[in-house]
Amino acid sequence: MKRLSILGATGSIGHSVRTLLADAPGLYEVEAVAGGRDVAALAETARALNARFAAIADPAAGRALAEALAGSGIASGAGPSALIEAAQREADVVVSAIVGVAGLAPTVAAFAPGRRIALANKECLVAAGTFFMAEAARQGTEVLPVDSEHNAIFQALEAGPRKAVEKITLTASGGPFRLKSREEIARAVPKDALKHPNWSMGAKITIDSATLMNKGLELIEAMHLFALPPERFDAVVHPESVVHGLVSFVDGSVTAGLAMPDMCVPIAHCLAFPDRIVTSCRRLDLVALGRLTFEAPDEARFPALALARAAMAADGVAATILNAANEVAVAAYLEGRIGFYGITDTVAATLDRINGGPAPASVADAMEADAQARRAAAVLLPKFSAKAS
Ligand SMILES: NC(=O)C1=CN([C@@H]2O[C@H](COP(=O)(O)OP(=O)(O)OC[C@H]3O[C@@H](n4cnc5c(N)ncnc54)[C@H](OP(=O)(O)O)[C@@H]3O)[C@@H](O)[C@H]2O)C=CC1
Ligand SMILES: CC(=O)[C@@H](O)[C@H](O)COP(=O)(O)O
Ligand SMILES: [Mn+2]
Repeated sequence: MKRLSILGATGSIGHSVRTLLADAPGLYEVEAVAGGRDVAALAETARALNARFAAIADPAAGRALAEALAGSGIASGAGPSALIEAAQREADVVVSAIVGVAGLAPTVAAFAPGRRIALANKECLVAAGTFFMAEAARQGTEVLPVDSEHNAIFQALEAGPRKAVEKITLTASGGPFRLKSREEIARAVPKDALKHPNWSMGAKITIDSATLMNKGLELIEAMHLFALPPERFDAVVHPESVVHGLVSFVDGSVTAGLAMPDMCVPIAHCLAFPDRIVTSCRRLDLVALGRLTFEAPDEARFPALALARAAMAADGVAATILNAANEVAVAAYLEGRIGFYGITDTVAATLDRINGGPAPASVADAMEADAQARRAAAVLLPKFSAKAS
């Protein structure tokens, strides 16, 4: 039986992977699972999946994890070295689903000849995409996109040669504030921003969807995955989240990936590719849906898209800085320290503050630029305090 390891096993993507494994018993046995700080959830996941090894990122949680796994026969470890061990244990497929740039080092550590990375963590590609894709190719590691838009595009691209691709379009739901005024959005509290219209996801990506930074990050992610210049990528708002991505070819043909908004679908593709497995994922019923609608994104109310496009065009360290500042700002927003527009204001001010430079050429490079941007963003945050906005 093939072996699977799951980095970020206790999160939203981790849960969808569990659903898939239950749908397809016998497809994989689980080698390693890794999580951040939630010992109880990680121990429960490791036991339920009968994993051989469990790693927790929090270095102080090692004893608690070992105690929670007592009698199970599951080995465990804590801290950065344990995450790397989870990533490097013998496995055919590693699901990369840690949230944020924290996933970069373990994901790159998982690279090995003939191995597949099922990549949900888009921040890896935003922070260090040029290095990440080159290193994966150098090591003979296959990178398959789990992110719904990129997975749809990956499948749609099979319809023609890369040189015949005119344009790639990603769809965006528009988030919970699609129909709100700028004034209403400025007053939005985390409880409102966390109400995604279509997807149930972790807090960080849900806030990114509300600012539309998620689509900005995804444009950068797509540029690295599909190796086309920035101007070939576009985003369109599609509130139903049923068409996930489209590929326009030079002859006027367009292929698209459709599915109900259910992460089980792209995960099933990544786990079975090039085969297909029978799943319990939600099925598409066009008649029940009735209509599918599309509109242009409003870049005045949602400035994140323009920030991401500028970083994409700069083709250097700008995207690493954008990602780091966004992570700092989203955390501050969730803690009530800044207002909603404080997120994109912090990102813009951080990008203004730090001079550009070349794209990171290693994980260490990326983490150094990330740390510098985090320090700058932390200094700038008080300007955008929730009280001030
Ligand atoms: N959810 C979705 O539908 C989609 C998600 N993605 C991407 O997938 C990734 C995961 O998203 P999602 O599952 O929603 O996020 P969640 O917040 O639900 O889960 C995050 C996971 O990462 C772990 N984690 C957090 N911090 C660290 C750390 N410092 N070191 C190691 N592990 C850590 C968490 O552990 P713990 O539980 O202990 O905190 C948890 O297992 C993100 O990059 C997101 O953009 C992409 C497309 C869709
Ligand atoms: C499920 C998935 O892939 C998310 O990235 C999703 O796209 C977020 O929704 P938005 O389209 O609102 O950003
Ligand atoms: Mn997506």
